[in-house]
Amino acid sequence: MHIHHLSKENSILNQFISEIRNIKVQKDSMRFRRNIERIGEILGYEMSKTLNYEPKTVTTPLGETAIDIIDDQIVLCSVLRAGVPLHTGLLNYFDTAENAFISAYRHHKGDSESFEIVVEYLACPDLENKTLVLADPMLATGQSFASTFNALKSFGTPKDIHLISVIGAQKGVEYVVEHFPEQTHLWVASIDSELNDRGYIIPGLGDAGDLAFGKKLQH
Ligand SMILES: O=P(O)(O)OC[C@H]1O[C@H](OP(=O)(O)OP(=O)(O)O)[C@H](O)[C@@H]1O
Ligand SMILES: O=c1cc[nH]c(=O)[nH]1
Ligand SMILES: [Mg+2]
Repeated sequence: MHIHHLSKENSILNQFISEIRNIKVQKDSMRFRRNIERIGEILGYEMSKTLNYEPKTVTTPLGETAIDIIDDQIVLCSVLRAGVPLHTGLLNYFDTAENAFISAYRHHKGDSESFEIVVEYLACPDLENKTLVLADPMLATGQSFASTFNALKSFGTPKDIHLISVIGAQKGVEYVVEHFPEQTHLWVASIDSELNDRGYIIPGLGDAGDLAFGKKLQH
């Protein structure tokens, strides 16, 4: 796997990451969503540098010029709920992308700390020979990404795969390295070292889905 750990290099990205982590700033859910969206734009821009391009000619009012334009058919697939603002950020830049949505949530049995990933909803176009971009802001154990990839297999074989995440845990990064093809790219803003007993990234930011959309009842 090609791992692109983007906060290792100083940029405005660090400002947005510090705001989504900050216990005071993250209480403003509109700002939280917008920051995730802005991070999606930046990660998408960085990813775009590794896509395939084709020479085109553009006609201006005063003449013609040659320019290389992306030649890949992109499918953006995000994991509900927390993936929604990240998806919006990516779609802000990849105007003609096709889109897929999948629900993957952690089901805890009673008070137990262990959980299973439940995939219930999936809407996806044909993936054959396309560039699949899987987006989820939190890469904790890596099981949601892996379950999503398994669920998408019957929709065709993409020619390239990019995983987009905002905060990853080292353990989750290792898990996706094992469960995705070798040529897969991982674009992650920040990588944290710890994962607690309930599968939360430490220091992470808390629950991304709740911060973006509010608390949900467990049932
Ligand atoms: O790497 P993993 O261990 O699989 O964990 C990461 C998953 O957890 C979060 O979703 P969550 O289950 O909290 O659902 P939500 O988006 O509805 O809050 C997050 O958005 C990922 O999908
Ligand atoms: O730290 C974590 C782990 C999974 N999901 C989240 O929203 N946060
Ligand atoms: Mg959540």
